[in-house]
Amino acid sequence: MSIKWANIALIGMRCTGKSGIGKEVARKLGWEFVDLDEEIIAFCGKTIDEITKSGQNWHDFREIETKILEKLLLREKCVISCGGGVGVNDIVSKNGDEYGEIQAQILKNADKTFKILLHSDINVIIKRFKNDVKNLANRPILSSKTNFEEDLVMQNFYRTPKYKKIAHTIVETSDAEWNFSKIIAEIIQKTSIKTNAVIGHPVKHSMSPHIHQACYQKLAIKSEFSFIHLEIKPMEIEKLRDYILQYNLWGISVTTPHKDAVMKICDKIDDFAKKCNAVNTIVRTAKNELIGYNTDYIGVFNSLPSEIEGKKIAILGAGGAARACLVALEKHAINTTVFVRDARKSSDLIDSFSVQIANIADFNADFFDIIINATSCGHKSEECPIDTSKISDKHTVFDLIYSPLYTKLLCDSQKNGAKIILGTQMLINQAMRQFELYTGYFADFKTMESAINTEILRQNEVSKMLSRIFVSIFGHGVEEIAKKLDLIDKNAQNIEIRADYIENLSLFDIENLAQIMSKYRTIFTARKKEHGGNGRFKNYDEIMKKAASLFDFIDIDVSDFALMGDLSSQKAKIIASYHDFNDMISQEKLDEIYENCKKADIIKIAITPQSTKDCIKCLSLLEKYDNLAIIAMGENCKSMRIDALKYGSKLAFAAAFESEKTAPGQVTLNDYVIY
Ligand SMILES: Nc1ncnc2c1ncn2[C@@H]1O[C@H](COP(=O)(O)OP(=O)(O)O)[C@@H](O)[C@H]1O
Ligand SMILES: O=C(O)C1=C[C@@H](OP(=O)(O)O)[C@@H](O)[C@H](O)C1
Ligand SMILES: [Mg+2]
Repeated sequence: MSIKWANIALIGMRCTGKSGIGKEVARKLGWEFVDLDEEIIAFCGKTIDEITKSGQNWHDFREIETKILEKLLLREKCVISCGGGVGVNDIVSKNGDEYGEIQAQILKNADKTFKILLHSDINVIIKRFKNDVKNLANRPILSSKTNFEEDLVMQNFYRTPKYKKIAHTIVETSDAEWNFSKIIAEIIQKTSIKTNAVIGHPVKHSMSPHIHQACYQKLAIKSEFSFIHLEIKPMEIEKLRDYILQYNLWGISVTTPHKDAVMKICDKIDDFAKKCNAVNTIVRTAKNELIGYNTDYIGVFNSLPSEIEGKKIAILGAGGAARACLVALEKHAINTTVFVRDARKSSDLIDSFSVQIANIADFNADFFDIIINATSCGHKSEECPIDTSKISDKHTVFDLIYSPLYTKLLCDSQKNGAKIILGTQMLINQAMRQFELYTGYFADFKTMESAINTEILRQNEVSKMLSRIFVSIFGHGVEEIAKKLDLIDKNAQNIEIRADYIENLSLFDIENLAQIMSKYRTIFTARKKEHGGNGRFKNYDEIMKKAASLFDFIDIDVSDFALMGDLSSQKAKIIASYHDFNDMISQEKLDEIYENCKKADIIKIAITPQSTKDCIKCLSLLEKYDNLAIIAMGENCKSMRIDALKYGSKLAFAAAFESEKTAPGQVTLNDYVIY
């Protein structure tokens, strides 16, 4: 464990556990513990009640408190429990300033002190207060209010925002009820590790955590730093400071759509970020200030070829990314042209950068040496922002898009002999500067590059896996199913609809189901009771025929297979499914199924392996048959379910929600992805 702070100060409302928890944290760290109130009591030789004349005169108390606080903050390896009024009280000093503010400033200046806000629900505070018999001498009433309850509610209201301004992090202590161990572990973890995050919406796709973590590993500083994805919706960005407290964030990488909004939240903004009109990097100082930087322009600058003097440069696009390019190329403005959809609309760019603006429809590669794509064209589609026929070996083409790695623009340009620069270059170069700002260490390009390649491979594997996983949904009616569809994992691409749970399933229901499922690939399953499902159907044949005309797959039990008429002309592919909820399948049985269900597109075997040997047998079956899906049921077989998918099972199933499983041992989509 490495703690770089000299000491820790605990602040927060009365009865949040500052004294009790502080003592335990100190013991765990092998540090000294001091309670500010106890120091005051010892110094005065009186109780707090006596010093404040039963809460009537707080002036002397606050004055002594301020002096002792200042002294205690100079100590090292010490956990300091402050009184609840520290940094937030409204007692006015002789020279007219509130002691609360004077103390807040003292705490702010103590930049080697890690300040933790302990927070409890106000009702919990009141309950604890009432239960503590020692309170009268130690915690006199604070205001002109006559009862403690009202006093505490009022203090909580006014003080909480002030605590939040002082603290580096917040730790919730409402439900501790004497079980401090979790809280202590959280405090020690937050004290030892600096957490960095990338914020955005969406944010899961971001490579930042992977590339930073790879460098922590390489430099052996993994115990000092962590890096997380943090999804923040545009509506919530105003609460950034609360997130910072909650997660104990120190470095924040900002991605779309927040690069603009965070500028209002930062305390200071670096000149280049101002020029870029965007902040993509926030560093929190020990004094709790948020400083906004832009490293995107550095990313562009460091990715450009070294000889660009006198070269003609075309920038495609006029959004935030293009602006970062303009800042990077400021010295070459005279040779730069920005291409936009409508040249009349981007005149502010000419004003601030004195570049030329033209319509992208008029782009002609002959007039340029370096072409930079700063539009999003090519990210989600196989499109290209310009005509590439005139691009040749005299050109350098740089695409800021890094997913896909090779955009259509880059592929076509490379074919024509141009030198190309991948978007990942820029991504790495901007991240390297962030890494220095967050850690004080230099990052290594090669380490970051290989982390990206590994992550791209992993994401490809995951998307290949996702394309074969069907999230299983049931409901008593179509409406209930529609509601559940709104709530399922956003990564779900395929759905199995368990129609056997719909009461009195009608042909009309099936049409409605097909409609609400239209954006997914869907398996229609109406499993009969005798096959382990929930359905009793009078018109099974009719139901299946209808479903076969509307869905991508239908599931038919192997024992019904021969009874089904010819469905080969229908839209749906056919899954012949076999279930054994108690045992493994024998080779004879499997041979029989293959013999009887020749017309099936997929043979699905859902069985219950009894041993490791059974599991291995299942996996080796996947090598033998190329249209086989193996589903291992049973609580012990969760990882086997996932393995089967990895080893080539044509299908796998996932529970829509942790609480709603349609087969024994089913796992969720996320379980597959994490594994
Ligand atoms: N996690 C907890 N569970 C139950 N009671 C608690 C807890 N934390 C504090 N208390 C009670 O609340 C009162 C205040 O605790 P203390 O550590 O002195 O808090 P503070 O210094 O923040 O005022 C004490 O009576 C203590 O017994
Ligand atoms: O909230 C306050 O202003 C006070 C809280 C008390 O400490 P605890 O927070 O440990 O109760 C103590 O310093 C004094 O009674 C004033
Ligand atoms: Mg205390």
